[in-house]
Amino acid sequence: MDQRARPYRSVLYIPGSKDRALEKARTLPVDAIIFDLEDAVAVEEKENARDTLKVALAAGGYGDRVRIVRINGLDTQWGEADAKAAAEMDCDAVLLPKVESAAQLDALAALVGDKPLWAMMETPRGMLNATEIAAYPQLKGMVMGTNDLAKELQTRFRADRLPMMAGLGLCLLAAKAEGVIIVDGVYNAFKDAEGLKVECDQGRDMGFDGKTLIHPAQVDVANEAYAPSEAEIDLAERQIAAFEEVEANGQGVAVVDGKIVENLHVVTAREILAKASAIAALSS
Ligand SMILES: CC(C)(COP(=O)(O)OP(=O)(O)OC[C@H]1O[C@@H](n2cnc3c(N)ncnc32)[C@H](O)[C@@H]1OP(=O)(O)O)[C@@H](O)C(=O)NCCC(=O)NCCSC(=O)C[C@H](O)C(=O)O
Ligand SMILES: [Mg+2]
Repeated sequence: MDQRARPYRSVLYIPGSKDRALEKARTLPVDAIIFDLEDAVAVEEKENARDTLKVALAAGGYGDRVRIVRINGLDTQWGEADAKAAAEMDCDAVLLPKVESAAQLDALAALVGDKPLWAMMETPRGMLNATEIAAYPQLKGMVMGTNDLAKELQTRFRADRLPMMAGLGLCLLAAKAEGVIIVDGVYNAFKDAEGLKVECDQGRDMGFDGKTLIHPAQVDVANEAYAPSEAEIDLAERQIAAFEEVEANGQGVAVVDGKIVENLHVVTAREILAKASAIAALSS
């Protein structure tokens, strides 16, 4: 499947140390899983988590879900061993935390070979260097780390995420310029479905491909917010039909619901339909 069309609506973190969660994820309707060896795993469990995760991935059962392993930073005592272990795991990508430069991705690539790389974007320097990080040839995806970013920026929590906007925007621009996937940060209050929905809608409006999640209760909200709605699908179909009709008559502009439709709108309309088909293919 084309990387841009593949759904990343819901990307669930699972602590690599928790057998029950590793098992449960095989049944959850998520588009991707981040198997975490970093912040979700206590220091005393770091070594065991590596082995637990290796066994779980080898056992399989994760179906179409994209399997991403988040290792500890290469400047920590676990990072290098994590990277070497991840290189041998049955996973689709390796995710490096707190990426601030292409040189850090070089160091990771030297340990994991040609496995696709993903980058956590979660420090001010990372935001400022988002362009070179997104352009790294082996990089396939970026994940916003909004908890670490809030810590580094010393911001206060706001429902509108105003203090985050500069960083989110820089990473979005870089990801879109290079055609890599970019998913939004987590919503910590995992029992607050309404707040999650507001943040998912905001992220979707901004252009994120999906939302990282920390609990199964968040999955349905993200899947719905990041899927094309019935209204969007209907409009896309009508835009394509109207444009094809005027084009056949040698014209370049159609009007649908009182708004112009040009070639560029048709490109977006086709992307919406492709995303809807890709989601339908996953669920069938
Ligand atoms: C937040 C939690 C600690 C809550 O756990 P728990 O109290 O066990 O929740 P529940 O009892 O409600 O769980 C119900 C069932 O769901 C399973 N479960 C829970 N969480 C997950 C999960 N993430 N994936 C799969 N399955 C999960 C439980 O096992 C229960 O199953 P069952 O026995 O069948 O009923 C916990 O949810 C948790 O640890 N979440 C992950 C936290 C995490 O990953 N944190 C790190 C990522 S966030 C981050 O670091 C982002 C970034 O770096 C940044 O800076 O922002
Ligand atoms: Mg983080």
